[in-house]
Amino acid sequence: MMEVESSKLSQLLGANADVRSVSDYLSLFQTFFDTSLDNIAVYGLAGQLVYANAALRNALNLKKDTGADYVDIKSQEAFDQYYDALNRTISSGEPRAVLINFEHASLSRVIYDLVHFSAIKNQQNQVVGVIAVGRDLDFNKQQKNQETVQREQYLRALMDTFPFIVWMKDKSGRFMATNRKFVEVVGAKHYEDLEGKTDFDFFPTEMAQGYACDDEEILKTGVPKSFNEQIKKETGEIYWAETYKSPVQLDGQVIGTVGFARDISEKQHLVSEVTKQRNAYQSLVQNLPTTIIRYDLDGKRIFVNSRCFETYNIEVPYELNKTPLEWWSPYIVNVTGAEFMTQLMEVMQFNVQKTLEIHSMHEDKVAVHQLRIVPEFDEVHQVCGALTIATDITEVAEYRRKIESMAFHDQLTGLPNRTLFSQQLSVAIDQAKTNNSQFALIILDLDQFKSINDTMGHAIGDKLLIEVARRITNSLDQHCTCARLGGDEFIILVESVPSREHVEYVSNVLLNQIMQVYVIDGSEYFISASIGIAYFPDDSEDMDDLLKYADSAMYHAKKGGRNRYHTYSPAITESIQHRLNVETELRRAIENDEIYLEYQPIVDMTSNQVKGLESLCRWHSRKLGIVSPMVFIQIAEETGMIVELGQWIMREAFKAARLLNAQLKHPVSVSVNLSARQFFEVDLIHQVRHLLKEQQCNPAWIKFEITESLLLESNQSVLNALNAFNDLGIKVSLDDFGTGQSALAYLSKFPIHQVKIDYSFVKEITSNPNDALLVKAIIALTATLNKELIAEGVETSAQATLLQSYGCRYAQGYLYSKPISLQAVQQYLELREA
Ligand SMILES: Nc1nc2c(ncn2[C@@H]2O[C@H](COP(=O)(O)OP(=O)(O)OP(=O)(O)O)[C@@H](O)[C@H]2O)c(=O)[nH]1
Repeated sequence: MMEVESSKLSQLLGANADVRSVSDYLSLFQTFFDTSLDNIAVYGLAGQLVYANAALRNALNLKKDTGADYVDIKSQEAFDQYYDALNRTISSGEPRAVLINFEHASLSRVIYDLVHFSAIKNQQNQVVGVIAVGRDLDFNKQQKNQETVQREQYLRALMDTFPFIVWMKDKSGRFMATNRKFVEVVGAKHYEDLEGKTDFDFFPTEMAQGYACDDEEILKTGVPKSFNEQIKKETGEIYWAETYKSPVQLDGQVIGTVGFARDISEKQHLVSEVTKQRNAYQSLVQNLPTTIIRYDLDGKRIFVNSRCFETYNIEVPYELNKTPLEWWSPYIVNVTGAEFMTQLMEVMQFNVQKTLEIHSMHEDKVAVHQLRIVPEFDEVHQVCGALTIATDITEVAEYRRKIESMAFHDQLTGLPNRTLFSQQLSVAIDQAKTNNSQFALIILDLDQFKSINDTMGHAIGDKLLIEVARRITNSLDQHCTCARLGGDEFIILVESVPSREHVEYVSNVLLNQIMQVYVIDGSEYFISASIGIAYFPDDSEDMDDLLKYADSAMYHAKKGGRNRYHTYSPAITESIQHRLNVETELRRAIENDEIYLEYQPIVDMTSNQVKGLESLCRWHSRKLGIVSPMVFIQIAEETGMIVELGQWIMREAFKAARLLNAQLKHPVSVSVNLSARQFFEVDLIHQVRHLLKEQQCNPAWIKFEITESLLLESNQSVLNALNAFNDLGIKVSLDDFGTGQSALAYLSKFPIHQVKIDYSFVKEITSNPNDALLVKAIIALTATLNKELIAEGVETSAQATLLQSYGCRYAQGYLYSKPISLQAVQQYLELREA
């Protein structure tokens, strides 16, 4: 066929062509034509197909021997188009290009060819044929399609491996494209299932509505948007997604929206966990009853919990990013910002912890906080700041203050107590030494306060003490400090003493104030005080000595009659020293056999007969000589030695009573003085019984003398003892009658047989009509009560006569006999008996 066609072609190319060169050309053209991808056909002037290249033959499936002379065009329209163009080129010689839609019967596809018809002209420029070059556009497209498909596949692979869900929607919200993840999320099978559908087809209405709103907004604004939102999976699972949505443009036109969403549930979970933890931590930190402030390395506050504002009653907010130097709470009164800054920096510099006490004052209220400053560390354990944690210890501090106050103050009067006063006194001594000044120490002790307590009760006593404290404090100026030493004893430090007269003036003011009437619970009371004064440095520079000296002076004031002041002098120390010596010697007096008894006869004035004897204790000290009973009995009373002494006296007196009465026809009684202490400090009844037995003494020979003060106690044990004596047959005599309250009620209430009129009344009986009247009245009264009466201290016969005339039968005194020894008594009685 090649030869046939090439001969036809050579015919077309001209008869006079050089054969050799023509054949060369033909070979060249044939090679070119047959390797061309374009379909090439050559037509003669009659429109007959002269030549078809390999591509065309292949396209039209032309067999070599079919002899087809036209292009097999199925569609009439295309056929007409083709041949019209061919014929026009033949007739005009003008080239022409036509796009023709071939639908070849043997091919399953439609072929679009762009066919170029060009005239073949000879040397004379005459058209001899037409060459038609058709380019299979469909082939090109196919090739292009292949590339596009591949590119699409790449894109899809890219989209599907993207860890996001991806979608593209048109302006009305219809899905145009999605990735596999999106398909999965909505539970579809294929991409195609989503085409033309909207969010409303896959998501709950509310959610879809939200998505639509977002899309609308993006389309409207043209601005991309990214946010976190919730997406519901087809499985019902709702998860958090981080979404990015943007408008999509094509050829400068917004055609819809595109979106990417990433599942951030895990991240969100983590974030919400962290948030939860942070909230919990914050709630803890904010609600802790402690104030927390965090500082950076420069000392700037970087965190302050809300407690800081409540505490310290602070309205001014703590200023963040400022150091304590730059801002410091105006309410903190005990630490300055600079001081605190120093502490803070030390904590961070030396990696130590510190504890401070912060006092803040607001509206007269002081809040106390215990503040700990601790360093804070970073991940590599370097100090990166500091934390202060303050706990409110106001209540604790208040308790501490109260405890301290209790330790240093008297609870009843609120005055400083001995401990605090000692400190104040010590300071005063130091200052006075430095300033070369003097001060006075005043000790004030209430007189007979015990009797107030005893008669009016402790509660009244307390109220009185409170009032006394108030009066003392009010009487003093700012240079004086007052304290209660205990009991009814107060002490006053008078500093800046211009003169002793000033101190004496102060003492008189105090005595005067204390003497004023006290109205307590509607009743009136009177009391006085005794004051002792000692001076620094004149009397001593030593605190203990000063206290001792003021006390000694006060004791002297008491001894001097009370309700007065006494200034210390060395003579007082001497007398005290003497008393101390007496006391020391007295302790050994019994065992040293220095104590003995004397007996003073009690006489029946009518017959001059000795009716009884009063035993009187005497002491002849080897060291001190004769010591007056007035002195040593009082010391024995004060020191409690009277109990031992009293027992010794009883034993001696009982022995004497036995000895005397053993030989007498008319028995005499021996009186023994009993001290109140014996009633209270020993089992007196038992002791008496024991001694009576021991000394084989008849109780009828014994009389006990007691004083009114014992009866004042109104004590049941006293009554029991007196009743017991009565039961034993021991008579009781009331001594010193007239000197105390002389309440006749005692005489009927207690088993008392005898009353002794005190010698002080008897002494003046002949010269003082009042005393005479008094004695007369007492005698009459005791007679009425059927009590025996003895007049003490009868020294003259005039007194004796008068007493007798009043009806007094018994007397005791120098008129009859001084106290004498047992031996002398024995002789005296023997004489009488004889
Ligand atoms: N009501 C009351 N009495 C107290 C208190 N403390 C001590 N007393 C009593 O105060 C009295 C002190 O008595 P003293 O100072 O020893 O003796 P006084 O009766 O005052 O006699 P003189 O001091 O010698 O004048 C005692 O009876 C104590 O029991 C107290 O707090 N309240």
